[in-house]
Amino acid sequence: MLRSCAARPRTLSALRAARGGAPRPARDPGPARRSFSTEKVIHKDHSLPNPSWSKDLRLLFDQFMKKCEDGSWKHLPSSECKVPQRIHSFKTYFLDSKPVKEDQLSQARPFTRSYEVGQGFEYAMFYNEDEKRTVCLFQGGPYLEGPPGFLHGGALATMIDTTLGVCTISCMGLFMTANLNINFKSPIPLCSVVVISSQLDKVEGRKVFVSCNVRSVDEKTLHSDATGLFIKLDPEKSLT
Ligand SMILES: CCCCCCCCCCCC(=O)SCCNC(=O)CCNC(=O)[C@H](O)C(C)(C)COP(=O)(O)OP(=O)(O)OC[C@H]1O[C@@H](n2cnc3c(N)ncnc32)[C@H](O)[C@@H]1OP(=O)(O)O
Repeated sequence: MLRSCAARPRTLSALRAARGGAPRPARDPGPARRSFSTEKVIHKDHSLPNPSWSKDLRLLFDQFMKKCEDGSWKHLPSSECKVPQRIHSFKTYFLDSKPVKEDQLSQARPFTRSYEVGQGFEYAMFYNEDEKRTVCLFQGGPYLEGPPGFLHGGALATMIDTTLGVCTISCMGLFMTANLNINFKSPIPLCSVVVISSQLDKVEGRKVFVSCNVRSVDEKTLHSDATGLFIKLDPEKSLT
């Protein structure tokens, strides 16, 4: 299991104090702030094979699971399972009660995990800490159609954004996408499998620069390449 991607964040005032900043006067809590229960909720791990996976996806998954045997690569369970602390911290420190109503939030789920099995995003992620690389094995289902018979560019952008986001996992803190530049080189046939290979290129202060390419299973077709900039969230700054 990857070491936690963000050391357990201390309280905000402790963070500010550690910075030598005067603790900000307690903000009017306004309406009772949402308290997020931390009771253990067992989530289904969507990153494991299911009957909708093609032979290609299963073969690649098995190949990468084999690479995990010596510890160089790690299989990442689906996000709800792997970074509950990170998600909890995000909700606690950055999700102001204003923009999202309680009842709407209670129905929230990760976009890439909100389709019936096999119809949307089927994928598994693997991470190499030493090389700061993330690989995503992705099969886009029939509900992700763009041009007839091909994957929607926005669906690919979603998986690129998610895969590049995972590249920040070795950096301390919570990150959000500030910039994503994608070249679409060759359309992806719907329901086919592609490999998104990404890496962390450099870190400058709060800025993390990442990049990736998207290739067919036989590696002969370059479908896309992309760069991204992720910014570490600053607890001193409100997101909205
Ligand atoms: C949670 C676990 C879930 C785990 C599950 C994972 C789910 C996957 C989710 C994928 C990720 C997403 O989709 S995230 C959702 C999409 N992204 C968003 O909605 C973010 C919207 N934007 C923002 O909130 C803000 O712009 C931030 C937080 C990104 C940055 O704001 P900030 O913190 O005030 O930073 P700021 O001072 O403006 O900029 C800091 C430095 O970055 C530079 N900078 C800022 N933006 C840009 C930019 N677009 N292009 C170039 N450079 C930029 C500035 O010039 C500055 O450089 P210098 O002067 O220091 O040199």
